[in-house]
Amino acid sequence: MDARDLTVSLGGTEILDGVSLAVESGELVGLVGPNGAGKTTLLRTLAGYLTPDSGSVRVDGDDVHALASKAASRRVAVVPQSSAFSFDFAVRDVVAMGRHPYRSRLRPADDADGATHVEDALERCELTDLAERPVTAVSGGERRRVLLARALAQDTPVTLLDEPTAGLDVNHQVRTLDLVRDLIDEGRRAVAAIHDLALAARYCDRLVVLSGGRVHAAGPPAEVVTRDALRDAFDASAAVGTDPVTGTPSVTPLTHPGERDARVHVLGAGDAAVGLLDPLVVAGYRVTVGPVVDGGLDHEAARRLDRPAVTTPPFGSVSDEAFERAAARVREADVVVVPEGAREVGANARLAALADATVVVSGDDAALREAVADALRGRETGVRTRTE
Ligand SMILES: Nc1ncnc2c1ncn2[C@@H]1O[C@H](COP(=O)(O)OP(=O)(O)OP(=O)(O)O)[C@@H](O)[C@H]1O
Repeated sequence: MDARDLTVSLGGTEILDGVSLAVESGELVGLVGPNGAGKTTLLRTLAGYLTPDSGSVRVDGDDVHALASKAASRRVAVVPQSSAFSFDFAVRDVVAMGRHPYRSRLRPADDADGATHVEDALERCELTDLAERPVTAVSGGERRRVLLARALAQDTPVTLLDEPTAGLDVNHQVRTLDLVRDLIDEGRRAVAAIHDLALAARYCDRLVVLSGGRVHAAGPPAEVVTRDALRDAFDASAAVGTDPVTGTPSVTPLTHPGERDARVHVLGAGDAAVGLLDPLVVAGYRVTVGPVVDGGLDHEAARRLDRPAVTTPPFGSVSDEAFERAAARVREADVVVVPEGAREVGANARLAALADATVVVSGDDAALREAVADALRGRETGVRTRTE
């Protein structure tokens, strides 16, 4: 599928502005972006339901918007976001609706293997036991699987999924995306709007970040899911790391940072600074940390929060070079935070002695922020502060 330069207006408002997106065989593209970004509008345009003001959508060379509706439905299947049904058709009959583009009243034999597709789709979506049940009498999560099965039965090269995991329990979220992944690995193509960034990063080959109706970023998940991209596209503050189990990006949303100009340096140790960095970053301080052990928990916390860290190798005293780099950070900091348990660790005592103002903290986030604010106030009036 190759969508080029799509511009779409609804109700006189431009919703998509020059959006291009290509999906190769064997590729799952995740569409991510804030509410109202235009994801559903884009999927509806890719499906041929909405006609763009300009631009085109081609599947294997055919312009989707120029095809008759059945021909378009033989190329693109849609799993919509809403799963409300107003008729009590049996689950099997709803799934069989996926065969509609292959059926003809004049030549009913044309869809000879339709029943096989339907049974296969029911089985793959774990719906065989529910096949006779009215679709109005299955749970919301099961209904979403019915819509997926209907799209599967449609047997198209391209599948578009609008929030396929919304409303599913964790088990079915993963099973649904595993199933979508299987389809992709069989050579199909799919575009899926997925709100959960970690799931999108885990399952998709590429992500397209849509924001304000434009493509904000596109590429492999590890390149696209970054702290800066999340701030720019979602106006969100988040810690981004690597999930130790899946090896794909993990995302921890944070409270929106405030705006403060002061520099705060946190002295580290093994894990002494973990838990101190986030509240300070959220409070809007320009936070640095170190010396921390290279690859240790303090270092990882700094990395996820995208804060500069002075590192020192494990198993050894702090090198002169690391000391000097940390000392430079300490000297330029307005306040230096010393984690209670790390006061005497490594070079911390020597570094703290170089600071304009130090606070030794143990307590909770609020106590930490209060101590730092107090120290800053003290510094402004020229008083050397030491808060315990
Ligand atoms: N028929 C319409 N007329 C006018 N504006 C519309 C219409 N349909 C959607 N919009 C607007 O278009 C924008 C994009 O909506 P869309 O549903 O595509 O976003 P989305 O990224 O899927 O959002 P969400 O994540 O909340 O589902 C929104 O601001 C929405 O209010």
